[in-house]
Amino acid sequence: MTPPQEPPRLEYESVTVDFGATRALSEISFSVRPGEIVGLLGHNGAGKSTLFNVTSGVIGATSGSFRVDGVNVGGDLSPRQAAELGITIIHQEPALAQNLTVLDNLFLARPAGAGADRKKKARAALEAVGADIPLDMPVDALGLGQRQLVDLARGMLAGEMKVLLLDEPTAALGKAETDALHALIRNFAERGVAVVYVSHRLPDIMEVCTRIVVLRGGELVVDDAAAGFTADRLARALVPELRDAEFIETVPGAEAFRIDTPGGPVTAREGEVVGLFGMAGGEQFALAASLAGVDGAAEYELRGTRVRVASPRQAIKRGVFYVPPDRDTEGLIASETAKDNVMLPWFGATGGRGWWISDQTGAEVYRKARRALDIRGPAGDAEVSQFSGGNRQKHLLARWLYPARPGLLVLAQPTQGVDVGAKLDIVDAARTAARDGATVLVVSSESDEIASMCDRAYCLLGGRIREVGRAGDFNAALLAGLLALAEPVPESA
Ligand SMILES: Nc1ncnc2c1ncn2[C@@H]1O[C@H](COP(=O)(O)OP(=O)(O)OP(=O)(O)O)[C@@H](O)[C@H]1O
Repeated sequence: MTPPQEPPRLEYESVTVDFGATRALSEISFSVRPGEIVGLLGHNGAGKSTLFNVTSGVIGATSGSFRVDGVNVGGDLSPRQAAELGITIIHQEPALAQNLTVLDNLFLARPAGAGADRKKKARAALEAVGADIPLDMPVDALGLGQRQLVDLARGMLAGEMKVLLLDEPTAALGKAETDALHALIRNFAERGVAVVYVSHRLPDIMEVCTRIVVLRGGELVVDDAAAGFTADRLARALVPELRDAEFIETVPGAEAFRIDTPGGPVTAREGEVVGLFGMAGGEQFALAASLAGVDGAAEYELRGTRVRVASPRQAIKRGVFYVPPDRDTEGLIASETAKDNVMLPWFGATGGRGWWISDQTGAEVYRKARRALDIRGPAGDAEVSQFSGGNRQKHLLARWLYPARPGLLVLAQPTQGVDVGAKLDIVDAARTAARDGATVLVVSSESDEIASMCDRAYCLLGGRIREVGRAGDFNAALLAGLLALAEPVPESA
């Protein structure tokens, strides 16, 4: 006899959300039982964040409702009410007060209780998530993985955790931290928590999820057991019109970039796409930022001239354009229009609107960028904050690709957080820029990202550098290169 199924912990019923004329979610109904880990997938703008925002009380549903353990909680509750119901949400970047201690963060906006009692509860919560962190440590001294654990422990202190929502939690984590988080998620599920997991990293989804729900244009189009999916079937379910990846060939010219680092030189030619590969949060990112005069200065050779770049303004003047890894805090201005966000540096650089860039030119550039990167969402005169995460990322890329010709284009994790179709658009856009003469550096901690874009790459670790050519299994060669750098330096005879 099959055991009777447990009733759902979380049950959506016809949840619809409209933002003005945009229907972000349309009559969404599905349920999650205790112990299930549901992968919630969809292309950029499909409505995943909107569903999480409704569930965690950030926004209300236009119509429809959801239930937790059979109790109807409507479709419009406050974040505090959501937390009291046992709903915890973990974002890629945890919402913690950086300058407060771990203990203070754990009880932020929660009834405090007596001092000794607080500490006891805090220790128990940290232990339950496997975090060995002193309570008096300031949060800004912790790594990202540890901050996520503090966030999870905080969720546990709200009461019994019933529903756990994960919003791209591994996007900036390395392999070991990702594995640890996945083990923890399984552990929560075994204890009866209903888990919903959003990620564009399909291997992560395949590894932990028991069921897959796919949204497309705000509608639920797939709800199936995870076991029946291969990575390819999953990608096609997400983007039915997915084309095969095409590697745009370029004809590299003369050496256009050279920097001498203590570990050796890094060079790149005109028309070449070169990878800088290393660990999550590794030294390759600091090197890339310094090339653009962000958080430091760098001296290097650019098209035969020795330059010193000490500020972003100097970099832009020399045609060195940089797309930082964190699109929302380092790049875009949420309250400006989408079009102005693309054109922003170019207004300033030329002494005012309407002279070098007429409205018409701006509109044309924006149209071209939207077409090339297949940007979806409201019109260009809407605030960029009204676009989904992946489509905001594309705006940042558009800024440095289309209004002016890049000489050296430095892209940090350019395909992070975008769906499988958009990844192909971004690879094409970067390789087209190279074909048109730019030198492109792709900086990443994901070997797949480097392998899909680059002609050649450098692995960087512990101040050492190793070059890897594009031949055979490039992906495996990159990982092997990094591993080799991790080995102790042999003592010279
Ligand atoms: N504040 C807002 N105002 C207007 N439209 C919005 C707003 N927030 C989201 N939208 C629109 O709602 C739709 C769903 O967006 P949502 O952020 O839920 O997508 P997503 O699936 O999370 O995408 P991504 O993978 O890119 O993060 C998109 O068309 C988006 O432009």
